[in-house]
Amino acid sequence: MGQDLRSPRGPQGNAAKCIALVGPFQSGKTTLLEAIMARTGAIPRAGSVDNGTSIGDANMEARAHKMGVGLTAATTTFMGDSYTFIDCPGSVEFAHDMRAALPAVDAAIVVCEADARKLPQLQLILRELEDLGIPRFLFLNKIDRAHKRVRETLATLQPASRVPLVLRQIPIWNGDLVAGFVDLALERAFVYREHKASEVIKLEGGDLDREKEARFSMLEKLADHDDALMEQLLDDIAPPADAVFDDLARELREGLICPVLLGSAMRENGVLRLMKALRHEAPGVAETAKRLGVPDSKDAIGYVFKSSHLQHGGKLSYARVLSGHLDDGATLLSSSGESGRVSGILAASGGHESKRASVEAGETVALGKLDHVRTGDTISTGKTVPASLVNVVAASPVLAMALASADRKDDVKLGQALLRLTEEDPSLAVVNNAQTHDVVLWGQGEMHLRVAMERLHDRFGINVKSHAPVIGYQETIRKPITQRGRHKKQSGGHGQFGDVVLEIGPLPRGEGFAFQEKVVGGAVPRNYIPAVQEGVVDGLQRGPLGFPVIDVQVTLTDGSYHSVDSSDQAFRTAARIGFTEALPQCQPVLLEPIHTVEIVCPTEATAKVNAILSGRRGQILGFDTRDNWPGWDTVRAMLPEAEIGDLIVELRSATAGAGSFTRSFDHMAEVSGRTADQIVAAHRVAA
Ligand SMILES: Nc1nc2c(ncn2[C@@H]2O[C@H](COP(=O)(O)OP(=O)(O)OP(=O)(O)O)[C@@H](O)[C@H]2O)c(=O)[nH]1
Repeated sequence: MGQDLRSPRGPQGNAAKCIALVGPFQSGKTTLLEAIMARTGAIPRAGSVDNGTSIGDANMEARAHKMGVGLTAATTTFMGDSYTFIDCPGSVEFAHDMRAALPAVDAAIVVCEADARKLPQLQLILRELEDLGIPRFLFLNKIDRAHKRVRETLATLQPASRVPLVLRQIPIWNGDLVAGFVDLALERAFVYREHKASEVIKLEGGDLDREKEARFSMLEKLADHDDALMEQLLDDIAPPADAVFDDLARELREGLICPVLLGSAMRENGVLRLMKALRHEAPGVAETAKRLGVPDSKDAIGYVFKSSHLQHGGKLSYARVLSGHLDDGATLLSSSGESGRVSGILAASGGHESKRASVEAGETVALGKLDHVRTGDTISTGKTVPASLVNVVAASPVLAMALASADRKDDVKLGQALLRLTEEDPSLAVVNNAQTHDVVLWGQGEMHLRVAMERLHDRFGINVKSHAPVIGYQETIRKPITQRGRHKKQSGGHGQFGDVVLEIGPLPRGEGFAFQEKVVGGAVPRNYIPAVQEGVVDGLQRGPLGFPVIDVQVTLTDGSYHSVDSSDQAFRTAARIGFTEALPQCQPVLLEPIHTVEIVCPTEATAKVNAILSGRRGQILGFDTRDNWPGWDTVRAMLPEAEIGDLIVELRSATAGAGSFTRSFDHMAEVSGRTADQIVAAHRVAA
């Protein structure tokens, strides 16, 4: 670990910027991070995600799965100024990490491809940025294999953005390959050179004609928010270059446009232009602090966007400093009400962190030993701390897995490790099922849960067994009956005697359990009646079908006792025997939990979603356009819990990964026929 005590301010004193790399799954974010680091000299040459040598995939899980499964922050210097890039995973299953990080950044680069199938995911990400008010560039990646005209691609991508996508560059074609680009703001042509800065070439011929046309179309879009420019265009006056750059920067910052740049992360093409756009157009920390409502203050104020428990103990809190100056050893107060001393400030540099003695507003760092600080907290060196600057709400979990440690001696360790994992990633949730004694881990999808299991093993050294969570089946009865229950035992000395007559009948659905007594003449002495109720409750635990019994009413009407041998225990046993013997004669019936499920999906997938629900014994309640989401629908249905288990897997495959759902328990419903027989048989085998 190196010691770097220099301030990262550039010669012009610009504060460090923080930029998110976001975008649909596998669009090339990690490769772009690598290319940026290589082109700006932070690393000697770019590694590759394909052979697991990239910075962004520094952690083992990312390498193993060849996909981003967590955030990576890496810092570089460009033209004397410092930039930290946060590479966010593209998979929707790991979107919480991205959501927690976005509020901290000055701008986002949305890395995307000319692939219409990824449109819904692109729309989800742009939505997130639009709602947070984060300025965003689109980086149209993989231009090395573009086969479509960029303008056509843009028309395909435009519905994903609420604001106009403004093409800043056009490609220069050499046959079917993109050989370079023309920057429409600079009016300059460049030819790409692999792993080197692009070379300026003369803009002429057909490229010049295309440039004129494309530039005019860019200016027209900018003029929608600039009356002077509109007049110049109408009067055929060429606007001054500075004014065009000013408009690009202002309209980006005000969220009025989303500029589009081209490139190939793999070949490091278009990277320096992108850096220049960030340098000139992306806002700095002062504007970000204003967006977040950070009060004017001399104190260091920061936002924690990631917490990481280290393998051999200790914790790192990744934070963006939004104002002031922070020294190692400073005492920090957090918005969750805790205070602690920073022990170690590390510059975030993709797994090769270097120590810093102090940091300034703008920098993104990892802070050591802030044990009580959580992701999402605001931290401050002041005597008071502003309330949380942002409230990042975790998406409801959609897939569950029951866990147990392979070795029972690890039970406590498992509990602690799960607590840490859910603290790091609140889109995981742990529910202890009191009925089955299972620990159920809820998450955002198969890979999310698999990575959590791997972390339990690799980081916390716990081997875990998993199985599908138990469904909350219950049973009830349809027919009333009167039943006697007797318990009599004469085994020398004191005997046991209890005798009860129970009227057992069904209750309306959802009423649970009711017990009353109508004993006359002291047939069962009053002091034994609570024990009778306990005996019935014992019998409720497992009915003839193998499940807990509900919606039953029991009335104790008669019985008898023995002055010496009767006891609470004897009456409890008698009641349990009577109740248990009665149930099979009461037409027992299986009940399954039914949930209301609300699915959101792109409209073109709605018919498929309806078919999925019908195939899962769902009852569709209706569908409607999704409020405020043009091109999306909401489908509501009642669905048995047993059918929700892997719903997300089928839903994502039908919606290019964009569909999701929420659910809430609604009622228990009777199941009969073959479905019920299969459930009961499977339960018997498992038991
Ligand atoms: N042809 C071409 N392939 C690229 C380019 N950039 C990335 N790739 C490939 O696209 C695949 C995904 O690249 P990554 O950089 O891992 O993508 P990512 O967006 O970080 O992936 P996730 O974080 O898992 O969503 C890899 O096989 C890369 O080699 C590019 O500019 N051109």
